[in-house]
Amino acid sequence: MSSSNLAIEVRGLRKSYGDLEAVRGVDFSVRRGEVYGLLGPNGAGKTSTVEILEGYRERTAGDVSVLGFDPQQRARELRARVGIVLQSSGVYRHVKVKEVLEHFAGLYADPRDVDEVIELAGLRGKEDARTRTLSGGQLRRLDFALALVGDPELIFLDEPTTGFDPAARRGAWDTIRSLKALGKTVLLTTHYLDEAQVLADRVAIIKDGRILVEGAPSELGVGSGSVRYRVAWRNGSGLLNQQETDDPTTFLHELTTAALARGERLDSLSVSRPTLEDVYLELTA
Ligand SMILES: Nc1ncnc2c1ncn2[C@@H]1O[C@H](COP(=O)(O)OP(=O)(O)OP(=O)(O)O)[C@@H](O)[C@H]1O
Repeated sequence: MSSSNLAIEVRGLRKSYGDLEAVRGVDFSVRRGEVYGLLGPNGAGKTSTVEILEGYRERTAGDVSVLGFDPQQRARELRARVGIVLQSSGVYRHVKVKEVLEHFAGLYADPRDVDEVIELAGLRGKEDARTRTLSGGQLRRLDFALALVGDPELIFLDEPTTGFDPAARRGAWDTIRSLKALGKTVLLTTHYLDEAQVLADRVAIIKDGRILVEGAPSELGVGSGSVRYRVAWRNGSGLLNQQETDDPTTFLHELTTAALARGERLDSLSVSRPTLEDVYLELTA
């Protein structure tokens, strides 16, 4: 794949804080238009990696390219093409939602229409609310809106739905899907595996500063032998049984042949592929 198809390229990235090596040789690429998820337990090195890509931290070693720029140089042009949703901003408490957005839109040469941003971020009806009256989830939407107002090509979302109620999470998911539909590239960190499973085209699972596995959420672990299919069924007396197998075809054949020979029906028979959560828990245990 040629570099111009890549929004982000990371090769051999390392970050040390004194004696602590937080990022230990990380390689990954994010294609333009892709939603890419970084997953991993607390302290895995996600924020260190993302903040190096955002230009907020200096790397110890390795090569990093963001939209063709080295983020460490903090080029103005790069900053104008990137949107960042930090874990929490909490600023501008006394002004109205639309005023904040109009103010920020004025800082860009070619901003996105403020009404459109309000719609995208799910803030319709809150345009005239003072930001101090917004709930935690609504403030987070404002963070989203602020990241979108410059119409960036690449958006960094660091735990975008932490603290959201279930409806607000679905709203944020819709926003992220809309960004993808607009052709934007999104780098997402999250602790919610269902979120990564539904939103991300590809994910990387990081632990102790290294990428353990990378791929499409539905493909991760399948065929690697590490996580297996789960077959569940109720036997003749109604007892629920579960069995893990890496060869569901043979297993189901044997299971159903034996049941038929006994004249038994297997109720609630199901075969499930490993979820991203199964793979994650297995790899990061
Ligand atoms: N500024 C810093 N100075 C010293 N150590 C740091 C600094 N920032 C991070 N670390 C350490 O580096 C390691 C990786 O931290 P990082 O914040 O990158 O992890 P993370 O994967 O984002 O974790 P979380 O999911 O908790 O946000 C941790 O052990 C952390 O304590």
